[in-house]
Amino acid sequence: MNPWIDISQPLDNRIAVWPGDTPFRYKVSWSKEESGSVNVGEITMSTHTGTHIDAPFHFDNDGKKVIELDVNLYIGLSRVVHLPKPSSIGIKELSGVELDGVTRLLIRTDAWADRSVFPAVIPEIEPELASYLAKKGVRLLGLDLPSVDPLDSKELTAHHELTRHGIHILEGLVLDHIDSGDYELAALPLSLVEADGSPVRAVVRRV
Ligand SMILES: N[C@@H](CC(=O)c1ccccc1NC=O)C(=O)O
Ligand SMILES: [Zn+2]
Ligand SMILES: [Zn+2]
Repeated sequence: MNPWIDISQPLDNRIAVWPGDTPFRYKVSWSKEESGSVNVGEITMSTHTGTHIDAPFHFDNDGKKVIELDVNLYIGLSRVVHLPKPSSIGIKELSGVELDGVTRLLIRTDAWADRSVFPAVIPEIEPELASYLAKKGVRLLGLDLPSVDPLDSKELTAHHELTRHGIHILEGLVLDHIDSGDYELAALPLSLVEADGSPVRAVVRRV
């Protein structure tokens, strides 16, 4: 049996966050010395830090929250496609890629090279890709990028189009060492009742 490979960003106090967003912090708020028995930690973070999923509520006040998302989307067969440093990702870029029967598509771009700093520009997902992928049966799109829209976008067109076509979003993957091919994926969100997004521990294993 092939081993599981971690494709998540490690969460520590140095992780790059969206400009102006809450810094990640972990601290022991009640130490073993203080409590007499245990270390108890406390985490402060944005729901969009590191490897995470977006719930539609992130960009739509009437959209689903994390707890309402179907867990089956985030576990199962996936296809990794390596498109090195594209300027954008559209139907043309994926035209040579077999996608029939692919439910979960992970795109490796290598475009966020230094993950210790937030990128200045990223390849964008062309909104037309949403209907193309939906017709192929894709329900989850994952990327090694912090967003599926340009970083300065206020409209978040790709987020909206993907959601309108039933495609869920997984961002901030680490795919540097993952070759194109088929994998089993697990990237479950936490059962956050009110949330617009959730960190995930994402892992793949070759099938
Ligand atoms: N859409 C991005 C996040 C995002 O837009 C964002 C995250 C944190 C703080 C501000 C953000 N956007 C707009 O200013 C994402 O899905 O992760
Ligand atoms: Zn996000
Ligand atoms: Zn997003």
